[in-house]
Amino acid sequence: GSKWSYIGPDGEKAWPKKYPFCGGVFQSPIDFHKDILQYDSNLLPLEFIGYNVSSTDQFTLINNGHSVKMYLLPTMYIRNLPFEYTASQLHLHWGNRNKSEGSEHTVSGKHFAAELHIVHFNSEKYPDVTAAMDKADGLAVLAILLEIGPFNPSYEKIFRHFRNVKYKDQMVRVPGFNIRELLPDRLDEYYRYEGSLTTPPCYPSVLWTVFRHPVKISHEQLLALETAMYCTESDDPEPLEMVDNFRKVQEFHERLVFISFHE
Ligand SMILES: NS(=O)(=O)c1c(F)c(F)c(S(=O)(=O)CCO)c(N[C@H]2CCCc3ccccc32)c1F
Ligand SMILES: [Zn+2]
Repeated sequence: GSKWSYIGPDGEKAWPKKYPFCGGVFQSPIDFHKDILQYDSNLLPLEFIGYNVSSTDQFTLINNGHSVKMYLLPTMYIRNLPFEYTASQLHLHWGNRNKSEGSEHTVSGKHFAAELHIVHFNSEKYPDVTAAMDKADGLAVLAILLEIGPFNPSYEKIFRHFRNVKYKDQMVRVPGFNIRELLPDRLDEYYRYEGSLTTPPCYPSVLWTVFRHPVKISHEQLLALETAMYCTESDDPEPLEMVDNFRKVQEFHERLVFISFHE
């Protein structure tokens, strides 16, 4: 078992003891601020193939004790990256009911309420995510910043299942839907940099694409995310709420973040 957490003696300051890459280079998340941003006209809008999954197919939603993650289908992949990347899973990071500032990436020092990550692996070079995840060109993660606004029926297709994955290792089937609905409208505007997994083992293996425009979910939906899940198993005498499951921003010196848009 992966014995790490976001709080207490196994919290992020202790990660490098068991997971040396967490104390290494190219760590994520980072803060996007103007003196490290550089416009790059070669950054094309991403193309999503097979993201419109039929409702007769099913995803699997699992509480893994660190986040709530949904396994995607191997028929889903992205083009217009250096390689073709096949979807593996999506998961979220969030804060708590008193402080809805749980995004991992920040913009000019500002946290967003939460953040959705869609993890893909380089299927041109590697057979699966396990083979890819410790390779420099192994993974591509899409990040969507979430903020409070109107009720979001697309996110509700996942959120309405939270009551069935309250505890660690619980899982539920989610009817297929168009995962493209979870992304912002403007796929052509994003931040791009080479970074790492934001959880142990923190491999520096991720090509990050963080969309510029946040997606809105309602206050009630955010509260459900912040209060539904536990890191512990259903029979644990000391239940631990799954909150604040975001890593602090990492030092980012002598590096640039490329942007596909003009400020
Ligand atoms: N923020 S992040 O860096 O995108 C990120 C997470 F934050 C996160 F919690 C997870 S996890 O839910 O798997 C729990 C921690 O392993 C992952 N998993 C990745 C990396 C680890 C192994 C693995 C195997 C198959 C598919 C995905 C992954 C993760 F990539
Ligand atoms: Zn993540």
